[in-house]
Amino acid sequence: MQIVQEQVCFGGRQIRYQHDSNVLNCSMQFSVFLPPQAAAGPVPAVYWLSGLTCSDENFSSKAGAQRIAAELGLALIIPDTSPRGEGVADDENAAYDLGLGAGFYVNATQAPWNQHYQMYDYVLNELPALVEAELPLSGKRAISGHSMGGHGALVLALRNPERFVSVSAFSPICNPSDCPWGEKALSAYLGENRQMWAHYDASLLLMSKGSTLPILVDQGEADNFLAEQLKPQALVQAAKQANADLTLRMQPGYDHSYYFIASFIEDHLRFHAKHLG
Ligand SMILES: N[C@@H](CCC(=O)N[C@@H](CSC=O)C(=O)NCC(=O)O)C(=O)O
Repeated sequence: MQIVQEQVCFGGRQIRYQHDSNVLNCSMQFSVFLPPQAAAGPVPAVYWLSGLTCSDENFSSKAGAQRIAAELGLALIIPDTSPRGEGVADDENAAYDLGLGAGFYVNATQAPWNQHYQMYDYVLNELPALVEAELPLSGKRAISGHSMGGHGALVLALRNPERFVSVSAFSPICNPSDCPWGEKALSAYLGENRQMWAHYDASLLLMSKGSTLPILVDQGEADNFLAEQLKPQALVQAAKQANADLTLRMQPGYDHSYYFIASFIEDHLRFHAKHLG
C-alpha cells in the first residue's frame, strides 16, 4: 500500500493510502488515523464504515474523531463505501443509493455487480489483514458506522463476533429487508430471494442468532430518514427477543448529518476504548 497523503493531527498521523484490492478487483483508497501511542507500539483499532455517497474522506474531515482517538490511543481505519474506477459498474442513472458510493457492505452475487462489489469480504478480511501486516496495530478491533455504514458495522459484528469486541452505529439502516434503500440495493446485489437478504439484515440476524456483543446506537429524532429508512424499533424489538446488550439513545433535535456524528463520536470512541481495554 502506498501513501497518497499524510498530515500530522493531534500528535498522530492522518494518512490516506492507495492499494490494489484482490477482493474488489480494483484500486482502492482508504484512510487511517494513527494516534501518537502508535509510535511506541501496537494499538487497537476502530473501523469506521461511512454511508451513501461517502468516501473515506467524509469521516476523516467532518467527524472530528481524531482528538479523542489520540487521547484514547485508538487507530481509526476508514475504508471507502464501494469499489471504484474504470470498469466498475454503477447504477444506470447514477443514483446515489446504488452502485458507486453505495456498496452496502455485501458480497454481490448478481451481474454486473458481482465483478467488484464484494465489500463484506473487503472490510472483514482483506483490509484488516493488510493494515495489521503493515501498521502498528494490535489486532484488537471494534467497529462503527453511519446509516448504510451503521448497517454494515452491525452486520459485520453480528456475523463475526470473534473479530470485534464491540459495535456501535449512528442512524443505522436497521432492517434493510424492509425499507426502500435496502430493498433496492439488496435486490440488485443479491437477487430477489429474500432468504439471501437476511444475512445482511441486522434486525433479522439479531433475532435469529442473538449476540453477546455490547451494541451502542445513537439516532437523531429529527432525522428525515428515520421512519421510512432506518427503523431502529426493529432492532430494539430483535434485541429484546434475543436478550442482547443494545443501548439505543434517541437524541432530540439531531438530524442525519455529520453534525450529529461530530456531537457524539466521543461517546462512541470511549465506549469502544472501554471494551478494547
Ligand atoms: N443525497 C441524498 C442523501 C445522501 C446522504 O445523506 N448521505 C449520508 C449518508 S445516508 C445513508 O447511508 C452522508 O453521510 N452524506 C455525506 C455527508 O458528508 O454528509 C439525499 O439527498 O437524499
